[in-house]
Amino acid sequence: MPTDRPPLRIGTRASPLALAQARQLRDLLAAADPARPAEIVPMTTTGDTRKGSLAALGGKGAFVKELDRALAAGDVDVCLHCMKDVPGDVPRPQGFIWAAYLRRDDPHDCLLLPAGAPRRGLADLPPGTRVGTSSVRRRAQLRRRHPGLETGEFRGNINSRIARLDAGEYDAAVLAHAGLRRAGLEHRAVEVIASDVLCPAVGSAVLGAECRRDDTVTTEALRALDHPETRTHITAERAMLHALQGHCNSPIAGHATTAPDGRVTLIGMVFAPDGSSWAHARETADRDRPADLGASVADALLTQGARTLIEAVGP
Ligand SMILES: NCc1[nH]cc(CCC(=O)O)c1CC(=O)O
Repeated sequence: MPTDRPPLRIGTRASPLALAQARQLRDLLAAADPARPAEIVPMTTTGDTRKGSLAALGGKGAFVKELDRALAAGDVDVCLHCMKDVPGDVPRPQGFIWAAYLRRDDPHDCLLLPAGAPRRGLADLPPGTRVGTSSVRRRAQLRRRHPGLETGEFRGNINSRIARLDAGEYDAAVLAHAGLRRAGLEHRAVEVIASDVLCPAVGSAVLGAECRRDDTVTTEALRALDHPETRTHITAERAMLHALQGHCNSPIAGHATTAPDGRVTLIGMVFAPDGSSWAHARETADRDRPADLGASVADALLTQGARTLIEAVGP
């Protein structure tokens, strides 16, 4: 093993999902440059070890802060983040750069039922069905489309959530399709929920690899993995989120897509927590100014009263 090419150290949360994602990055790096190995450095964050409300976990971005410290200190060379969990209202550390956004997986949410339950879709769930999901974005949209459903707190890693579903704590659950797939549990999805019923979260199904800006070796290794269309979409969605000053538990949805003609459409929505009212904006623009598109959609939402809706939910 040549000593002048030390392995790239990938910092990650230690949850099964985060580890699966880190292995994906490690394998992509190995395929792009077989002469430079990469290794995974799992870190246990406060967010993984405690249950309860996000505020009790140390507030915004609790999942991200400890990985940031390790990257800044040089204990690791790369941190891989679910872009959905990176807050839009707190700037990233100045010395970091998003050197690669991996190609987006399916950004939709999906419905799960307890093992052995009769298979049916979201529209066929009877009134009073208890649906586990802690995200205000999902709760608001479920209530908007299906006011008879009840929703309840549902935290913890993907495997423990599914175990609790199967144990009868809830009659149904809504989780990210991409997360299920990465955890090898895609067979548990009974319905992938269309985005006009449940508009995805900003950044959903996108993994971002961050490194120190002055670390040219790692930056170059990651650049080779960047997916330009995903970068365009993330830039538009996160510009919107930033202008709305939204955090990861805000009642905000945002979804960018590219049409066959190459133009980019961004849909943004902001909800009252009970789904009784919402703001909605949809704009299309050339793909070369995605940040302007995001800012413009945010402006339209703010004009419709988005700020009041966002502030109705605490951090
Ligand atoms: N908030 C938790 C989270 N953050 C990222 C994913 C996995 C999929 C993704 O990247 O969107 C999940 C699980 C879920 O929401 O069900």
